[in-house]
Amino acid sequence: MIRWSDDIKTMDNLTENTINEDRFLDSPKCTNEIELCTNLDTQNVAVKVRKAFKSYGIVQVLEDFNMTVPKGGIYGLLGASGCGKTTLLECLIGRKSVNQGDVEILGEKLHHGHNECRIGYMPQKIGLYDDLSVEETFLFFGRSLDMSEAKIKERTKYLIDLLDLPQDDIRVKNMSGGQQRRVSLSVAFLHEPELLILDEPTVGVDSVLRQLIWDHFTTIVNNSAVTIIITTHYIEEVLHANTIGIMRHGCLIAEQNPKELLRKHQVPSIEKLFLKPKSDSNH
Ligand SMILES: Nc1ncnc2c1ncn2[C@@H]1O[C@H](COP(=O)(O)OP(=O)(O)OP(=O)(O)O)[C@@H](O)[C@H]1O
Repeated sequence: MIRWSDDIKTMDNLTENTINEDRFLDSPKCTNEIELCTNLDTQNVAVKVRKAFKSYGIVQVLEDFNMTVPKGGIYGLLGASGCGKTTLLECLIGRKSVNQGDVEILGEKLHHGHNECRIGYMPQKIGLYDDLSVEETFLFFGRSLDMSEAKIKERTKYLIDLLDLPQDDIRVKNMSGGQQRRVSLSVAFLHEPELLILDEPTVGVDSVLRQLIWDHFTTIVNNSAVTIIITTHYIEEVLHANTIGIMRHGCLIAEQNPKELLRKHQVPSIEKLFLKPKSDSNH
């Protein structure tokens, strides 16, 4: 399996004959059509971003960014390291604000501290308290989200089983990197939010558990109206998504169903598609 940032270094090191995002520019939904997705009824939209700009000082990260994610299903966000994925997710949860443009989440304009109970977020950098055990971590976050003690207990048991979390009194600081990531992922799920925003949730997780986690995502979206937006550097993982969005230099350049992409380009895997020479892309 290829990771954009590790196994093939960064996309900056690659030429247009290795990874080639341009092939996506002729996908059914490139920039202009993404704009047109506004026709969806507000009640069917999980996330809507319009003409968003975000910079850090002189570094322009999001540039005229537009995106509409319908409710329900998994939306996988792909793009080279540094193209602005984390910045976008942080703007969606209200941790950062855009300099210009509109962000609407679950039908409401985003403002600070808003919608917290309806959104679950797993940051790329683990944000847990070192001295807490798994159960104490769930208690802490559950109470801060106004969950009842009984519900916290029920969800704790469920998530420990589901994600094979350490059950004894082991503290976060003594857990392995993979265990910490799984606890962090569980915190995002704890209160059964309507919208889950997950920034590289499967980094450092072994392949068996990664498959289980994706199976769980699929089960959730098949059995409820939950929407999951997920970034990953494991290209093949996005095959589980209903839609993938490709980001480049702070813009969404294309969106498509990953299986349709494979069919269209006649390649057996997403990995092959990204690594296919540009001259082969006009199928
Ligand atoms: N707080 C910040 N201050 C200044 N620059 C920042 C800050 N956060 C991010 N950046 C810059 O913004 C750009 C986009 O970063 P971001 O983390 O959003 O990219 P990314 O696509 O998530 O990358 P990766 O896949 O490596 O996580 C990068 O050039 C980064 O250096």
